[in-house]
Amino acid sequence: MTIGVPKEIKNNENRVALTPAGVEVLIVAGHKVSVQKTAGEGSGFTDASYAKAGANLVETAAEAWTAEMVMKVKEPIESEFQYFRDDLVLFTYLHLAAEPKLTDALLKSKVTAIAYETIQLPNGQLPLLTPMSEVAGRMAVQVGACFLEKPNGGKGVLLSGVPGVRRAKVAIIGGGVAGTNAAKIAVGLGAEVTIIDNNLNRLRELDDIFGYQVSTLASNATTIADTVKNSDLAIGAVLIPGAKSPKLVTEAMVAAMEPGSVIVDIAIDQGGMFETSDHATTHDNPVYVKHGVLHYSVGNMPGAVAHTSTFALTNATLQYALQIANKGYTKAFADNPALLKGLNTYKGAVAYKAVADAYKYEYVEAAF
Ligand SMILES: NC(=O)C1=CN([C@@H]2O[C@H](COP(=O)(O)OP(=O)(O)OC[C@H]3O[C@@H](n4cnc5c(N)ncnc54)[C@H](O)[C@@H]3O)[C@@H](O)[C@H]2O)C=CC1
Ligand SMILES: CC(=O)C(=O)O
Repeated sequence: MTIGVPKEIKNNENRVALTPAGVEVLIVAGHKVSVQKTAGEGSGFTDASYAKAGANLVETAAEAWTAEMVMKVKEPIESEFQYFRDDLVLFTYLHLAAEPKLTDALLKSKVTAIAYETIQLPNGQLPLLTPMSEVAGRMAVQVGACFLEKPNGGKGVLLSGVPGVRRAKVAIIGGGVAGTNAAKIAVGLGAEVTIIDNNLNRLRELDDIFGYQVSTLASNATTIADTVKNSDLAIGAVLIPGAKSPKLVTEAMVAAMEPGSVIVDIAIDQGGMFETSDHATTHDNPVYVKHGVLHYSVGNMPGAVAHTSTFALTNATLQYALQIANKGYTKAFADNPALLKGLNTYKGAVAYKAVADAYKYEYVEAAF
């Protein structure tokens, strides 16, 4: 199969879909990989390292997009829609429930679009979302701590406090992969951490992992309102796979926070879970203020730590890319139900139920 890797063009998206080592694995398996020149630069990989791995280096995005399968990191932006065609297999993050224009463009061009984030194992795990949720969860506390500093607009609170002065309160809503990784860093930095989830078994696991270093609370409007109101840093990490994020934190709850508090809405890529985080921000201009509270809602947080993130992403995507390339997507889907869960659009129809529901489009289950 021919595989194309264009350079990412979203704001400060420094990741690339494959490391040179990942390219080499695909080439050894008999495939042809075209990588757009400088695509790896932001992650610390030179063109020469891709050439050494056996890649065909191409000048333009258009050339990379002519491949049978295009591997990307972020959902295509409007200037990339021109490359869509009905025999294209697109393998990337898509977040379609929060991307109406992209959804329509993929449907119109009848692209076979496989979303990293909805590939799902029988135990419910999302193996291609996990590594970036690990990164974003860990980063959430780091950026939250930074924006709590007075020169950055925050209330001037140090997460750990100091002897004789209270520690900062960190609220984490959603105790999955991103939430747990945020908790690890927040606990490590000495904050007082509360994790809220609606899955009681998950709260039990978190209690086993963290012991008395965190408080756990069952999710409902009262626990969320009370915890958010009293927090210095509130982190949103809820996910219903493939679906638009539920707006669990209302505008009134945000207005009740102290001025200079910080919100990091990791779930912004699925539309955001704070009523006040109604748009994604960029690494160039990551925060805005509403009700005196700083909102950080960058949809591609891992793009800022691209060297780490590109390794972590390729570690997870490569085995699925190999299945598609080695067998062709029809046999790969037939053999692996987890991969089939990634199929979001196929032959001009929505093939993932939560995405169809987000737009009230017809859901057409694809069978292979
Ligand atoms: N902004 C960015 O750059 C990035 C964003 N993400 C996003 O982070 C979000 C979280 O992802 P993961 O942690 O991997 O998901 P996950 O599936 O591991 O965790 C989600 C958690 O939310 C909980 N949850 C669901 N409904 C809830 C409710 N009503 N109240 C409280 N908890 C509830 C679930 O029980 C689960 O524990 C996703 O939207 C993902 O796309 C991930 C990576 C990067
Ligand atoms: C999950 C995702 O969209 C990201 O890592 O940017």
